[in-house]
Amino acid sequence: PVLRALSPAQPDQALFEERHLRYISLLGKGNFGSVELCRYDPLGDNTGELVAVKKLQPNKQSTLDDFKKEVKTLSVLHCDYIVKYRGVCYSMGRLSMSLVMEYLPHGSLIGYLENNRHKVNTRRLLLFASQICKGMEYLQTLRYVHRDLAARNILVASESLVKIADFGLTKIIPFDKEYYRVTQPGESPIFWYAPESISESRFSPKSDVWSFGVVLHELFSYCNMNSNPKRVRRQCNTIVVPPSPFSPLSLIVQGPSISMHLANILKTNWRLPPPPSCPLKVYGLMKECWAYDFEERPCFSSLANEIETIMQDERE
Ligand SMILES: C[C@@H]1CCN(C(=O)N2CC[C@@H](S(=O)(=O)c3ccccc3)C2)C[C@@H]1N(C)c1ncnc2[nH]ccc12
Repeated sequence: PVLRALSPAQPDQALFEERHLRYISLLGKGNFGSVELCRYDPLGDNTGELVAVKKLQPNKQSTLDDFKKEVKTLSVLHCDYIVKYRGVCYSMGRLSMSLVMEYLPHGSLIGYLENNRHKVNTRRLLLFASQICKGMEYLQTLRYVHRDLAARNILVASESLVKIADFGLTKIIPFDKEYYRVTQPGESPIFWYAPESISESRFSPKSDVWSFGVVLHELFSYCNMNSNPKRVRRQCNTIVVPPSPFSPLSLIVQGPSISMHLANILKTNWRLPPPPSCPLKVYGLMKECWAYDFEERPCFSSLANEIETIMQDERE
């Protein structure tokens, strides 16, 4: 405590020394890097705190600049429904850096729902949904578009609190426009993408609302993988789409056309069917989020209100 009192509390840029950051286990892996569980133990007696450290894959220089933007993004966010930023850790003489965040032992929504299905009833799912809405509402006040809202990026803080946990694809909408256009789309989670994001790489608060609709579907399917869209892997330009509600696509189609194929069936008003035993009103919300015309989609504040209303009606 004395040491802590002496070192000035750095308001937003705590510096973690790499030599005191002890690797414990891997929390998750993705295209550009991974998130690891570490103990920050400067006293070397295992009394240090556990933290989640997001690392870039080495020699991904191009993404280092994006990563610096992500650190800047997360360091200004202060919201109960957004994972807490703790600081940064430089390595290789500032050539590389890691993002240090609070560690939440329950992990991501995907694993939690699959393992705790019995403990999570409709009211609890609706509570989680309304918390994600509030986190997104807060993000939008700062003109951020998340672009990767999915159950895999939602953290469970406790049995009654979830937090939005990854801002790797988050962008700021320019002050003079209503949307953000991506130039070099990398591997994209197309099954969470709004039609305009698929066909025009156009992202806005309303495309985040579309993705929220898919997160609602994941919530009410308890992230059950076979009733859920999965990320597709591009293997030498051929896509193998695992069986899922996107079954009309479960053909082996040639690379780029899968996006256009998905955009086309969305245009014909095909949508994901309701998850088993999903309340009709909740499915109605998903359909509102999946309006083809983004102007017709609700905003997060009205979604939060509609969810609260359903929660009141929802008898146990
Ligand atoms: C659900 C969380 C976010 C998603 N994730 C993950 O592994 N990734 C998010 C980005 C991708 S990445 O590796 O592709 C990536 C790497 C670098 C730049 C950009 C992207 C990995 C797992 C996390 N997880 C289990 C956690 N569990 C407990 N406490 C936590 N605190 C903070 C995260 C966290």
